[in-house]
Amino acid sequence: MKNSPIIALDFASTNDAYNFLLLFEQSLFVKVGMELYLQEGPSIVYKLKEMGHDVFLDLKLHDIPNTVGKAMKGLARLGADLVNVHAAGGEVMMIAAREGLEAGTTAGNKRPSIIAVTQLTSTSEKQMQEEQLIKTSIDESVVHYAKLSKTAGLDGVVCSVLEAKAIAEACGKDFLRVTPGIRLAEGDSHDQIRVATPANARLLGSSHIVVGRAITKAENPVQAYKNILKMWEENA
Ligand SMILES: O=c1ccn([C@@H]2O[C@H](COP(=O)(O)O)[C@@H](O)[C@H]2O)c(=O)[nH]1
Repeated sequence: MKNSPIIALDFASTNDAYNFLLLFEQSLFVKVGMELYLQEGPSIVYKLKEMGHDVFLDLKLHDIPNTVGKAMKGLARLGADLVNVHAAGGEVMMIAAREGLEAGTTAGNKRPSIIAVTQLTSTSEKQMQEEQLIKTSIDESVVHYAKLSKTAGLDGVVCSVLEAKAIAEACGKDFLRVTPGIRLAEGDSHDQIRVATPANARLLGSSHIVVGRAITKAENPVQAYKNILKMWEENA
């Protein structure tokens, strides 16, 4: 799996996503989320893989263990490099997800890496405490979910940059810390709450960053990507 910034292809159609990708000359690490996948289905993943891109299929599965396990068995055949679930689904659900992926991976192929969303980067500590009734700090909740994900045999988590260091300390440096909520210092945060710059992401221990609007909505997406890549690589 590449280590370059993961570009969130949050587009409404394959055409919009392809037109965006045509701007770039190199193979990228891209993320397909609910918006694009629910319009286009598995074909978008096949096509992006054919084009030579690494693919994070960000469907954040969260259901009973049997359903998630069976869904992951199917997803394994799509060829994505990275898939995910919500850690709030629990340890048994995460084990079922990993086992489903293993069962669906054909002989000779590597199973996709699987990570769990801890607390969404759009969630504040206040919201978590008042709406989810989790009476602890957001850092503690995220690290707790990371440890649970590790116990379930997952490869890492989605978290904010702000918790990446604590997760590396608790779960080890090889445990993935994939961090959305990336913004440039002068950029709009939009709906994100726990945000950080690409440079801080590297300094504070993210293993991968996910960047959507700061690239896709930029006047010059290729230049925006290059700037972010430089900030990410310079601080390694
Ligand atoms: O906690 C999470 C989990 C997933 N995401 C996804 O990442 C991108 C971020 O897009 P931006 O435009 O850079 O805000 C988006 O696809 C989310 O679904 C997240 O933001 N936070």
